[in-house]
Amino acid sequence: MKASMFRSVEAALRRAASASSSSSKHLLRRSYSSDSKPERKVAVLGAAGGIGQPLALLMKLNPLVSSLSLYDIAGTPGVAADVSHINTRSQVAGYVGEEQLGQALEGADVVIIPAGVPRKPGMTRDDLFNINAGIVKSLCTAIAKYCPNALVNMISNPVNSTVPIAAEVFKKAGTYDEKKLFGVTTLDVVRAKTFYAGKAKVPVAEVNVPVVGGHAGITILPLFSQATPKSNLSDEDIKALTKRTQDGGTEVVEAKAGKGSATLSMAYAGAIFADACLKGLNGVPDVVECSFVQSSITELPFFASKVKLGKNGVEEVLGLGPLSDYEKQGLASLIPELKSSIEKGIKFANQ
Ligand SMILES: NC(=O)c1ccc[n+]([C@@H]2O[C@H](COP(=O)([O-])OP(=O)(O)OC[C@H]3O[C@@H](n4cnc5c(N)ncnc54)[C@H](O)[C@@H]3O)[C@@H](O)[C@H]2O)c1
Ligand SMILES: O=C(O)C[C@H](O)C(=O)O
Repeated sequence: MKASMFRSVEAALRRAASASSSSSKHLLRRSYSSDSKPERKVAVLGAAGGIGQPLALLMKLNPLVSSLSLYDIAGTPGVAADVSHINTRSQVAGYVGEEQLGQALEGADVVIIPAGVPRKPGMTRDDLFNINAGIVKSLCTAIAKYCPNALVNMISNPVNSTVPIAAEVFKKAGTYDEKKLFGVTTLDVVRAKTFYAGKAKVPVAEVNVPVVGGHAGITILPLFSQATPKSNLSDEDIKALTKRTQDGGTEVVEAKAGKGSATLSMAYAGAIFADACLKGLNGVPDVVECSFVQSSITELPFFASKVKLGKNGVEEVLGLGPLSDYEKQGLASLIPELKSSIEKGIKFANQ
């Protein structure tokens, strides 16, 4: 999955590089060949932010995108003008302010939402609820109106509550389709892969680790017992890797010392997940990523696990697979916290 994303980006970079050194005839031929892929509009809400800007760049490099719509409450004209000069397939448009939100969303196949405030040191993701819940609610109300069939990739924190908020907003609007709403937990997978590769001394590009549960503290449950390539890490090593994955966001928040949370690694993770959604929409078989979705694999109504993506979004929510005793304990411990975050979101949306 990561490797194929790289291939897409690499191919776009190669096309761009060779197009700029070719005649205009060649350039035209190249753009026709990429146009043979289906037209796909991707909208980024919060596109002028710390995540939004690099995510806009990465989506501009994705040859599956034909139209890139960048929306924020401020600053998008500059970001859009900048990104639009990159000689790749998509047409870029910037939209600013609520009166342009409808236009930004109309016809979108995938909407990515990194709008909202990030953490500062000492805060939990739940401390962002009071501001971000309202932002997500109003953006999802507009999605229900202008692009009710889009796949929604929710990045704004606390994901454990913002996804249930979005579901409730869509239910009220009569547009809810559980196959089309995703909490983006890809960064947890990206971190688990990196940390595992470092500790197990295996090539990072070959590593796969499912991460299940939710996206905050102990609700993030990496399943290192299922990690491949296999290794002989000790129980202590697995505990340390689990803790580091769960605290990965906090590690970045503290290192940034008040200047926000993960933006570059998040943009990378968000671009991988959006690429997987686009591939699924385009009918590419066997596209699987972890995501926080409506689920019946545990007692909770939403849960992150491996999800197969298809032409309508979620094709199948895959089960947890065999867990080690340590992971079983982790699963039991995370349920109460995740349950209360989900309920908090549902309650807020119905106030
Ligand atoms: N899911 C994850 O793994 C993950 C990872 C990192 C960050 N995040 C979350 O992503 C969010 C954004 O982080 P960031 O670092 O980009 O923050 P940021 O402050 O740099 O950017 C947020 C952007 O959202 C915009 N915004 C605010 N209200 C808006 C609205 N109503 N409509 C559209 N745009 C609006 C702001 O103008 C700003 O440009 C935070 O909530 C953060 O916690 C999630
Ligand atoms: O930690 C944060 O607040 C941002 C994000 O959820 C992350 O995991 O990096």
